[in-house]
Amino acid sequence: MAWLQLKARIAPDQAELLEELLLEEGATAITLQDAHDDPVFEPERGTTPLWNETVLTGLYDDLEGLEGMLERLAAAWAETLPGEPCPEIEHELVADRDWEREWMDGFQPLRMGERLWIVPSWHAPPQPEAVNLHLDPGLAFGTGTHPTTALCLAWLDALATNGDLEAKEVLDVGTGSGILAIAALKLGASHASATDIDPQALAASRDNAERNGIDASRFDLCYPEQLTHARRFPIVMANILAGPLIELAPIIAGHVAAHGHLALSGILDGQAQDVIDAYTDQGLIMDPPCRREGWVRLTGRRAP
Ligand SMILES: C[S@@+](CC[C@H](N)C(=O)[O-])C[C@H]1O[C@@H](n2cnc3c(N)ncnc32)[C@H](O)[C@@H]1O
Repeated sequence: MAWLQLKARIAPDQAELLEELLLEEGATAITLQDAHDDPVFEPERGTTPLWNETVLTGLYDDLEGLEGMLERLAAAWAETLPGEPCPEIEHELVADRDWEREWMDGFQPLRMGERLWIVPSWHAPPQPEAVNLHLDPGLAFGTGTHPTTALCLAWLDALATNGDLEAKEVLDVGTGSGILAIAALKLGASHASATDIDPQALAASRDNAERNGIDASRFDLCYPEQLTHARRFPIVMANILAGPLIELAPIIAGHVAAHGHLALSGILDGQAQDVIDAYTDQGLIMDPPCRREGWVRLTGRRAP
């Protein structure tokens, strides 16, 4: 089966209107993408990420009605936003594809550090004797392909190699798919506590823990407000954006036990110093940043 695809480049604040109009014309699916793969992660500290131009795509199973559809779209646009030029709408016929299969093909096993592999749940591990983390991110963030996650996985692998993870309790703030907490458990940690504000992340983490044979008694998942502030952990990691990391510095730093290790990720290069300052103020001794593809991982320790 073929599909009629309509596509427009549009300012993000006009995308919602065009999306509505395309849906009114019977679109079966709508996709919004960053036109330049260049998101502005925090326009101001703590605000929602955005991008500068959106590519909006609508798919239709009716291949015949193109001309009438374009006329109606232009008329509805002019009526809603008089004087604002209607965006140019391109069209093409696209062959049917197995969209889910395409995404799965793009997520291949990844080696992280010395011993750890991230293996999509539908793949056989390339090195069965390695520490293999079987992962299906579902709708949650965290496949290991993003530099912010990869930086934390490399840190965990190095801690394990140095014997600093063995039989330790870890805390993972903003667990997403559970990837960091589960990696820590597979690399030798005794117990992981993980928090997320997103219920889908908590569900995906629970599924991934089961998939990896992690006994429920070794893995606690909860919303951040359910974690007792007074709990201390020898290993704490948080891969969330710089804004929340700074805002939550008293809480996150407060969870690091004496002699404990901390890793912070999700920080852009230019934001590193503000985050270092926030955690130094909380009594942590911070290391120089570790950088990858414009992202920074910060590590530190609490003095005895
Ligand atoms: C960038 S993802 C990281 C996922 C995973 N830990 C990784 O390293 O790939 C950030 C996660 O933090 C969660 N998050 C954002 N703000 C949070 C907060 N204040 N407390 C806990 N989780 C938060 C988001 O829902 C998201 O799942």
